[in-house]
Amino acid sequence: MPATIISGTEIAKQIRADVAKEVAERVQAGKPKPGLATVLVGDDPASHDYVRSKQKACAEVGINSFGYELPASTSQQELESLVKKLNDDPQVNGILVQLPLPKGFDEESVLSSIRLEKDVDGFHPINIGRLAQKGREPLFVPCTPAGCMFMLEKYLPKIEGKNAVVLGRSNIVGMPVALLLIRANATVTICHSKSSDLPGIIRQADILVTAVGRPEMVRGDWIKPGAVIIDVGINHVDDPSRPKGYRVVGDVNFKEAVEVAGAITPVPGGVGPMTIAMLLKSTLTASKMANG
Ligand SMILES: Nc1nc2c(c(=O)[nH]1)N[C@@H](CN(C=O)c1ccc(C(=O)N[C@@H](CCC(=O)O)C(=O)O)cc1)CN2
Ligand SMILES: [Mg+2]
Repeated sequence: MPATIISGTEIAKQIRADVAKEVAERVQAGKPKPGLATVLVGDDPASHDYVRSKQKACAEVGINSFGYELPASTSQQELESLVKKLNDDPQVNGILVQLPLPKGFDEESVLSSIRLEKDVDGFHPINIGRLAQKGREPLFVPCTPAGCMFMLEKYLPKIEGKNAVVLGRSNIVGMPVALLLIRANATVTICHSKSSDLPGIIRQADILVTAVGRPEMVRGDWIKPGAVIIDVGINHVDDPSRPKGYRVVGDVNFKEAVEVAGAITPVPGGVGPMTIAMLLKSTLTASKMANG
């Protein structure tokens, strides 16, 4: 039987509706609208698209967004001064610095300059550090990993005791998702492009999260029958038959995997929409922390 398709688009729609309802109720009760500042440096077209999508999503749920676009020639000091100004602005509950920053910026220093209570992206070193420590709680969790867990928990209520394999070790996805799986009491293996015998490791996975950025790398015969697959990869593959000249595929060969897995997220329409939904949820949380 083919796998259940876990639709991020549908789950995200429900989260967005819940956020919109809660924002409307709070405004009705006299609370201020939540506010998100988006900071975009340089002219990377994909980053511009993502920030535009975030601003549109904010507008749809009643969150104010304040957009800041800076040229790639901006200095580190200018960027951090902007963040500090936003830290002190009571209308801004969340600050999002779109990543990656252009070459030459000290990303860690910029992320460290965000006030912890406004770090809705969850990338502040203290939030990440708390995520990695038993008994400590981060104020916010990075949006893509949070979205992965939300989808996983919806499909698989008991993660405890399962073998989870994370393919990829990036700061944005692989590492934090592995930490979240450990917190959910899974037995976690992190592997990556340099690991030997990837198929052998992945065949042990009851839960597989892929975030390696290699189009359709994971083949159907690498997958344990019945496994739950969360595919974070967003890869563009040349395809002259498509209007844009390319199609978007994940890190997993979907056609093959769908015949073996128990459940799988599609690409597009899986983890991507969840990233933005979780950002809206975190911005609402930040507003509640600031305004009661
Ligand atoms: N500050 C941050 N920077 C980045 C993050 C992040 O969470 N915070 N994540 C990614 C980019 N990203 C959001 O910023 C993002 C990526 C993809 C999608 C999405 O919905 N993708 C679609 C497919 C898009 C396509 O056709 O190319 C999907 O998966 O359906 C949303 C947000 C890096 N930077
Ligand atoms: Mg993503």
